[in-house]
Amino acid sequence: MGLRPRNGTSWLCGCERLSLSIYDRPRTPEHLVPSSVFACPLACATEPKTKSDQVRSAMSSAKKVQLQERVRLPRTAWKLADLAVLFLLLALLARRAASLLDLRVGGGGGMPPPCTWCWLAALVCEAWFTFVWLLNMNGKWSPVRFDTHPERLSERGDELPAVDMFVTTADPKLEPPAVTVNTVLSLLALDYPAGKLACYVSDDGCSAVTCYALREAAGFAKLWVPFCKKHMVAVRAPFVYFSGAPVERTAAADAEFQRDWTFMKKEYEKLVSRIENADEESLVRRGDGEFAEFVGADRRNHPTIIKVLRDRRSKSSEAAGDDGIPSLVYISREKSPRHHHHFKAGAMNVLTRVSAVLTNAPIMLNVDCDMFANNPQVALHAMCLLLGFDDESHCGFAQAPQKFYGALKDDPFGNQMQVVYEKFGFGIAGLQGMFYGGTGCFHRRKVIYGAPPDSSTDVQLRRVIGSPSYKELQKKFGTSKELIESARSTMSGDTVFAAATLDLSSRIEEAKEVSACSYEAGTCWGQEVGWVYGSMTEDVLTGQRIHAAGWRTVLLNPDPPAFLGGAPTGGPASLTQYKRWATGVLEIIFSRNNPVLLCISKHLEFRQCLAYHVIDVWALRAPFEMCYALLGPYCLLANRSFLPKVSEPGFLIPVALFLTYNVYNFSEYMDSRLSARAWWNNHRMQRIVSSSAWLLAFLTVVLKTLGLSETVFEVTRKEQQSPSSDGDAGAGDADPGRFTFDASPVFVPPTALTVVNVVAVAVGAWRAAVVGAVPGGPGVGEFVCCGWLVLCLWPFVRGLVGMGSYGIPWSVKLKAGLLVAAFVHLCTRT
Ligand SMILES: O=c1ccn([C@@H]2O[C@H](COP(=O)(O)OP(=O)(O)O[C@H]3O[C@H](CO)[C@@H](O)[C@H](O)[C@H]3O)[C@@H](O)[C@H]2O)c(=O)[nH]1
Ligand SMILES: [Mn+2]
Repeated sequence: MGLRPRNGTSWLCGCERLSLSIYDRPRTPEHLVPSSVFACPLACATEPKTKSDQVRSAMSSAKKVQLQERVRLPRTAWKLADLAVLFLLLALLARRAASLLDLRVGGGGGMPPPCTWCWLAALVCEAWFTFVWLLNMNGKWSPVRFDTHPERLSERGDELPAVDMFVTTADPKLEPPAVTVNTVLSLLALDYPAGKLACYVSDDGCSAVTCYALREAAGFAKLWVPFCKKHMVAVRAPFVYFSGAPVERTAAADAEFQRDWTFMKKEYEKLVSRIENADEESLVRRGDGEFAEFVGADRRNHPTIIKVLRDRRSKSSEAAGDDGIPSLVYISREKSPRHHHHFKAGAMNVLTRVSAVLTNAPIMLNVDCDMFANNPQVALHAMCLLLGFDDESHCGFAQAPQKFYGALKDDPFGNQMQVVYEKFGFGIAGLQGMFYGGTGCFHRRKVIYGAPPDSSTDVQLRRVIGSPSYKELQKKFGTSKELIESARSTMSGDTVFAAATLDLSSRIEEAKEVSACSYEAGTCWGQEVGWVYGSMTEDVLTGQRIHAAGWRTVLLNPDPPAFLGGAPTGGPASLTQYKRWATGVLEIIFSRNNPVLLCISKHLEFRQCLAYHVIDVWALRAPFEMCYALLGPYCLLANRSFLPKVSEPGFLIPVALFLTYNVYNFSEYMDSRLSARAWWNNHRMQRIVSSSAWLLAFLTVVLKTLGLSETVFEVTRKEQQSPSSDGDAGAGDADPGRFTFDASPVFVPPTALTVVNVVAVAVGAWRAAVVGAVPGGPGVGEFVCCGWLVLCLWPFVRGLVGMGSYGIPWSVKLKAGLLVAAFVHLCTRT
């Protein structure tokens, strides 16, 4: 693929309006001065250079201004606390092991032996908890932050690389097209030279409505993008922007701005109503045949549909002058029941190939359909990281943390993950680097193609052998000539300023060829090339492969946050998502891409490998945590004990551990400026998720490994939440933070666990009152365990008596009841 002759001006459109600190300023009319007075970070002033000059200047980075800084974050006090908890865990283990040995030799000083197998089970579980604690400690031990300085990009005089932006959507019902449209608009309006951006939307739902919505959005973008750039709009997803009043956004009434604002708001409302009123049937039957390809298309069985909704390269758009709006392409890849489509990973691979034959940008950004760009300068911040290291191997990709808009107050479903990112995210950023999170990530195309970093020995070896032959490339990338050519230039780093010579529409046939569902057969796609198949969490797996190739990666954390997405609310949606994640990561553990193997045989660093285990073992934690959670009720029902008595000196160890651990966790929430309520919600959700989603994920993967079932990607429902964070998202819901239920099997184990604990506390209390304490019987420890668990499972206690979606369905109660009966029978049999 050749390079387009540069015409200099077309890549600079709109960027003269960029200014970095503008969002912090009060929006008074004097701040709406012609923006050219602000320094442009995009090197607009530099004269166009020859191609080789540009390549050289982008590649050589010696003695250049620093675009990024890696800042170590001190955490001495936390490290001491880490060690304190570890010490207590080890003391608990030692004490337990000692008393078990004691029991064996002589019955522990005349006392009747407590339940030996309970103590043994407890020992195994506690050993596991210690292991998990060590994994976490490793992950959080040495955090770093990356500061980015996009205002310095202009000083460097480098050309910015082109970026292909990918959006995936899979179901117009669960993911309303208006949501996708907002995401796309926020991307089209990024502060970046429009000629270097192209947006590709993959629609696994094969929906004419989605296609229509995007076509309408492309039209709307012609108004929206200039408006955003003219008035330096801070958040460029229209639904967020128009949720506030214009007066709040300008300190003084600026007549022109007011006029523009009102006009744009009207236009946006019209757009939304067109999208919401569009229906599949009438669209496909339209006389002009624009959506004829969707006639009779079954989402599981249809040929590829590609529509170029906006083409910057077409003759007509060139003639019309540069309007600063990037290209937009709609793709619904071919599906057939005979070929596995590999869910999101499959969609990402098709996007990668289609964009390779169309625009072949060296950088690729991918976001989920509900994740809009919240910071219009995000691409510039990302470039600080991608171009800012002397050795590019330090930044294989730049991942922004998943943050949420319209998030419910105090995180009732424990899925906003703020503390996880602040503690663990920054922590792994200090190891080999941030995990790939599936959305909000800037990738290098060549890294996705499986290229190792330049410094690694593989490359030196390749240099000796010479560049790969056409045959080798064909084996890797498939038979498309265009794709092989573009991949060759990508791998050799030649496409810093990639641009196709022809307009996009003239390459549709090539694009269709590479999106066929049989294209990948016999190639490396889904293995060594592209997004990796074989796990529901294709993101973790793909990121792991990149780390295993020897790349380091960075955390992209600008202020304001780079992207915002939606977090599921309600019991069923949250637990389904947790179950999918836990299933996916366990699939990785059981596969040949297991991090331990990659650590031994490839370049995955040891501590990074341990860090991957923090999430990879989610589902494996379930059986241990369930066992431990059942020990308390077992002892109360069977009149046994698994913890030391108050009178014994060993009693202080679990007490100190319980207190220290909870104070530690609580302080983490305080440190992240969250509420006590948020801490409690997350604490209890941890118990709920572990006994429901993780446990079912564990069983699912066991069944899959035995060949008895398949794992399926269940798409999360997205609602257009109100962007205010006052906790009343999901209007219409009486109490959106309250736990809801459905008949799904995930609710059976926690329901049973709740009932078992309530019954155990009742039986234990009754026995203590009537019979009094018996030696070897339960003590304070067992009661506290059960009581605490009942508090954690309180949403289920309420669910037992709740009505409608707030109540646990009878089918679930019945199944849980059978489990409880079996357990009680087991406990009281002896
Ligand atoms: O067959 C499919 C299934 C899903 N998707 C898309 O994948 C994205 C993520 O799906 P979602 O239901 O929103 O899942 P989440 O759990 O919210 O996603 C998180 O977890 C996933 C891995 O489980 C990652 O892929 C995502 O990037 C990450 O945001 C969405 O854009 C979907 O449209 C497809 O394109 N095709
Ligand atoms: Mn999502």
